[in-house]
Amino acid sequence: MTTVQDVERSAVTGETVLEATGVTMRFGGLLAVNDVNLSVRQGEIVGLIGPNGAGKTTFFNCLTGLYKPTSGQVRFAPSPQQKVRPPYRRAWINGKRARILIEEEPDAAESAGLTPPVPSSLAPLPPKPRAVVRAGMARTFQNIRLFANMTALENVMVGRYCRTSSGALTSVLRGPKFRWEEAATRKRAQELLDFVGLGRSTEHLARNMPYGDQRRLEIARALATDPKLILLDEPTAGMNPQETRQASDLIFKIRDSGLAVVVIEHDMRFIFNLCDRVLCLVQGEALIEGTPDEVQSDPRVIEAYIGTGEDDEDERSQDDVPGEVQP
Ligand SMILES: Nc1ncnc2c1ncn2[C@@H]1O[C@H](COP(=O)(O)OP(=O)(O)OP(=O)(O)O)[C@@H](O)[C@H]1O
Repeated sequence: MTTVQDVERSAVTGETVLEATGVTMRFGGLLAVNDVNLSVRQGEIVGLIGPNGAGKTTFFNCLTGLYKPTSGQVRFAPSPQQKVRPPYRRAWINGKRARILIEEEPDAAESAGLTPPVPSSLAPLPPKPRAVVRAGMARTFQNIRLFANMTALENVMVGRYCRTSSGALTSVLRGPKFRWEEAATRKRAQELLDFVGLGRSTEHLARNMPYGDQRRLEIARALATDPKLILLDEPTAGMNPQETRQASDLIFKIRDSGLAVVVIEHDMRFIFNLCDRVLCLVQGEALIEGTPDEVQSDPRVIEAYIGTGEDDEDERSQDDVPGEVQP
């Protein structure tokens, strides 16, 4: 039988940290994501590409618990900090309310139409986005969502608060525990600003920072939650080539620190130079998943991009279309 401790111990280097199986998301009559699978291992960078409207962000939202998929499962290896519930479900069996430990009685669980057993290292995604963050998954969004009138340091400190434990009363009274946690939060936030290359911008207001710095600040704030997996939605959108190179270096650095990274991007040169594996979605379905070489040489991928409409072909930059990528 799998114990809570087993689940907590499972997160070791190279193990699967996220597994999405048969994820499907419908918006009324629109099938935005259809039966997509993805698994991500610790220490790897996985790219998610596809033409506009392919379902990338919707799939991201399912992975991070913002959307509950219409069907399919997302499972995650929780951080030790997360309290993991034993994998049981309540169900009616032979007219009686029963509590079934799924790992122990897979047949009974299956006959009651319940979730099949989960691998010992993974647990179902917690139901609320906040709990998903506490479990060890962080993300950034397509559009910058900083607190514009707060300093860089304060923005990162906000991200840290999901790991602090001072209650409302302690915070109001500013007791010793609160002051100790505040100092530790400040110290960690400064370390993260140094890590992303913003160590000298600590006191700058977010709204006054250059665009590329704001993007890095968002990543620092996401890292402040102590994730084991970070998901970045178009981290280089609107960046100039120098900022894009710096973003790429930062993502390598994050990966080298032991995290798993999933990135959505339209910039093909960036994605093929960065990722260990790439999943291409087209019209909500997985077209191909493979190494950057396999994906960029697949004629279906090129067709999916070129074939999205001749009218807007002129508007697309060369980087938006897959092809041979030079390192
Ligand atoms: N909340 C929603 N309600 C209804 N339809 C939605 C919703 N979110 C997304 N869609 C639709 O689902 C499809 C996939 O959208 P999604 O934003 O996931 O694509 P994407 O690949 O991220 O696109 P882009 O690269 O342009 O950001 C689109 O047809 C979109 O209009």
